[in-house]
Amino acid sequence: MKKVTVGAAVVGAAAVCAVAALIVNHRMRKSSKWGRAMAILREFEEKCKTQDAKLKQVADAMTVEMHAGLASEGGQSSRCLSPMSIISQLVMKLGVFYALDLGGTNFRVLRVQLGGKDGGIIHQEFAEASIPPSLMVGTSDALFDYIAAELAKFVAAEEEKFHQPPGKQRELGFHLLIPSNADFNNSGTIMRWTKGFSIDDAVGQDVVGELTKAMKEKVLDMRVSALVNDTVGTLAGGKYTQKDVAVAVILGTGTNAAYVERVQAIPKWHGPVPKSGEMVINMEWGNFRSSHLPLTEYDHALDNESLNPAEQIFEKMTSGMYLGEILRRVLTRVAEEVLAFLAMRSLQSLKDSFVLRTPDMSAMHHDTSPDLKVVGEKLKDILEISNTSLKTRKLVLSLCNIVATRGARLDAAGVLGILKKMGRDTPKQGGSERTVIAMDGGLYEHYTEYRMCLENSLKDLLGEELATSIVFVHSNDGSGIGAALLRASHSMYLEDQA
Ligand SMILES: Nc1ncnc2c1ncn2[C@@H]1O[C@H](COP(=O)(O)OP(=O)(O)O)[C@@H](O)[C@H]1O
Repeated sequence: MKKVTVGAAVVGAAAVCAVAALIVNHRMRKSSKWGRAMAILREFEEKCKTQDAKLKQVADAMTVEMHAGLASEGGQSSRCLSPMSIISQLVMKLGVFYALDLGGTNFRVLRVQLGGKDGGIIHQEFAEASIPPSLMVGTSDALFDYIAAELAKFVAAEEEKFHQPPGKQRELGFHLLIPSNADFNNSGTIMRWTKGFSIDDAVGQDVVGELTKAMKEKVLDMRVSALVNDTVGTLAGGKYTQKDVAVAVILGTGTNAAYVERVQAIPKWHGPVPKSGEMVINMEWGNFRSSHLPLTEYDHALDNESLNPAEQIFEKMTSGMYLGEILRRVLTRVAEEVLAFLAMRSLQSLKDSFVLRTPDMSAMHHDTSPDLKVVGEKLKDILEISNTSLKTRKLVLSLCNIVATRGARLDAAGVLGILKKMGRDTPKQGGSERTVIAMDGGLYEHYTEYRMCLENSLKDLLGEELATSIVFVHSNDGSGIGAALLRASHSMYLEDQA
């Protein structure tokens, strides 16, 4: 009996020890998995570092590219800076103008009524439709046929007061949100598709001709002549209300910038010199790249698997289409290393590209609840990662912060590059000129952390004295209105001028 009791006691003690060892082992494994997760985070953070010195190198590289782009015709696609006449007489126009935005998440049509000198914009309305995914990768005919049909619906709903007098065609500004060599000569070709579009037979085609053909088929009596780039549109729209607007930046699904340049500084411009002596330069900065950009293995993988590898590198680090996707890729890496740590049975839910969208990342990043409730919900609803610990949620929040901070600070470096090119990056004796930067796009508008980081970083880079002369304005829907305005400024109905 005694022996048995002793034996039982021994067995009991051994079992306790084994369980204790298992727990310790489990804890060690857990803590070493946690350690690996943290190591991935730290390594990513290190590679994404954008210290001021690096940003200045990026800004310098941007300025060098700008000089090269203004000097050379064609060449590297990132150097295709297109000059356009600045539109000083915008304010004088009168009448109803249409604009059409193509190349963003949604395709948009606008109707704008201008009141002539001092009248401003009397009325504006728009309709939006999403482009069916099949048309984004289909044929040029199918895409333009769809656009013309939607445009015809919008025009058909026009109130009587907007009807054109007999014999006068409606006028349309075509506003492209994808890289093109848009000009005012009633033509322009798409240079390359971005942001999920890929329609091979449209590259190099005259898009105005394509749209005009599709409109004729729909018996839509409308004349397209101004083909306007989105950022140039934002600059024009911004300038309509504030004379000091010198730079425009779009941060939406994609990204681009435009600025005002002196004609003498554009060696490749051989056309007529506008009275103002200035032109708008469309930078297509989404295609900027430099060895100074802090690229990681996640960026390289994203790029390799994209529809446009090796193109739009700056855009792939800084725009709404890609930020959430970068985050998903880092999270997948964490999960691959430490599946159990994320309490996941499979990685399947993380495997779909673009499943984690930037608005979701932004919602997580802005989560201020003590238990990071929003982060927990997003992880569960989108990635099927349930019951996450607070530690895990904090890790995800840190990753959001790293991805957004890098993007926003690189944008700030890009703007610094533009200001350098304009000679506005150093304080002037007797006070610096006021520089208004017109900003537009869903990322800028809704991702507050991103916006604040961009604005503060630029001001830090410029220094206190100069920072006060820099003003950011949100040019809401400025680009579409700008397209209509540009259309107006190139109206063939000159008698409409007030
Ligand atoms: N709440 C948000 N937080 C962060 N980014 C957002 C948010 N809402 C929209 N965005 C980003 O803005 C993009 C839309 O930008 P927008 O300027 O409206 O249109 P587009 O650039 O597609 O023409 C979306 O693709 C998304 O990436």
